[in-house]
Amino acid sequence: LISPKPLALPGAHVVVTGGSSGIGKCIAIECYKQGAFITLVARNEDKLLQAKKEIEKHSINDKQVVLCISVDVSQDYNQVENVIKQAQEKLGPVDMLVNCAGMSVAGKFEDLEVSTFERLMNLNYLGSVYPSRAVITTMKERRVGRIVFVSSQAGQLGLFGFTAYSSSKFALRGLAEALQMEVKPYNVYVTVAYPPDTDTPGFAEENKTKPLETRLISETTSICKPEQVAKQIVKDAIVVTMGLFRTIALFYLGSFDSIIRRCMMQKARSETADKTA
Ligand SMILES: NC(=O)C1=CN([C@@H]2O[C@H](COP(=O)(O)OP(=O)(O)OC[C@H]3O[C@@H](n4cnc5c(N)ncnc54)[C@H](OP(=O)(O)O)[C@@H]3O)[C@@H](O)[C@H]2O)C=CC1
Ligand SMILES: CCCCCCCCCCCCCCCC(=O)[C@@H](N)CO
Repeated sequence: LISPKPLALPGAHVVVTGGSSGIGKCIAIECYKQGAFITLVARNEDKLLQAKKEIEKHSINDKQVVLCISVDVSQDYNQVENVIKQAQEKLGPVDMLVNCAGMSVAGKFEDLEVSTFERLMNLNYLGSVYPSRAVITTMKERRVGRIVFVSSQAGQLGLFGFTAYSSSKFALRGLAEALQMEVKPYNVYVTVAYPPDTDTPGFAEENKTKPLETRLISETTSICKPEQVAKQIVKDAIVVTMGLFRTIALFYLGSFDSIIRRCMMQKARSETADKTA
């Protein structure tokens, strides 16, 4: 229930998937401005290099590095694991992972291809599972780490036109909450961001196929700037606080956390007993 010590970004290694565009790029800039070393992960190498140049304009010392690695985070776990290994060899263990690679395709349920459901689940959900799975062991061992999942307002509310997208973003919440319960005793903290519509290349792409109903719903709220959204996401990841729905679940989570601590202590005791036997 106690908030952790804020993560110190100066000198920290931050990996941002989807860091070559939109919200992810702005998250990378925000962390770089605060002294972090950055690994950008995305597919297109030209876009990665462009983003690297743009981020480097914001350096605050001459030691800072922006590393780019091209990989599809949605395809194969071993590829993603290798990329994380490469990043760790160059810039040290990952202090913070931001899972921002993702996309949206809007359309009525019967108009969406079945393959779109597969693609969005692979990218938005599994594309966040793989990098997280690749960093978690080291984070637990070091007792240091932050993992950020970028969901969406459409990851809290199922909305017209978002049957494929919303479900893939809802999945992140389940993943994040279950994972948080596992890793809290190791001082690793998991946050989920639920951004509204944000002015990015991805949003422009989404608008090309948006049904009228989805557009009208979207127009009831204003469009955010990616810099502003990124700032909030980074702040929430560094200074972990509790949202309203978590406060309601406080009692339950508190008692579950004590079960987990008890198991951890029991395991430690039986290991010492084994050693001394
Ligand atoms: N913009 C918005 O309105 C909102 C966006 N979000 C979420 O925020 C995240 C970022 O969105 P936004 O900034 O708009 O997106 P952009 O389309 O602008 O950027 C997406 C980034 O993800 C990378 N990416 C896409 N597919 C893959 C893949 N298979 N493997 C690795 N990298 C990949 C892209 O690079 P490349 O194509 O080269 O691989 C790019 O760097 C997404 O998860 C989105 O769902 C949430 C709420 C609102
Ligand atoms: C408690 C929850 C608050 C709910 C507020 C209701 C807002 C309704 C309008 C939301 C418009 C759709 C957002 C999708 C953003 C997105 O992820 C895509 N643009 C990605 O490209």
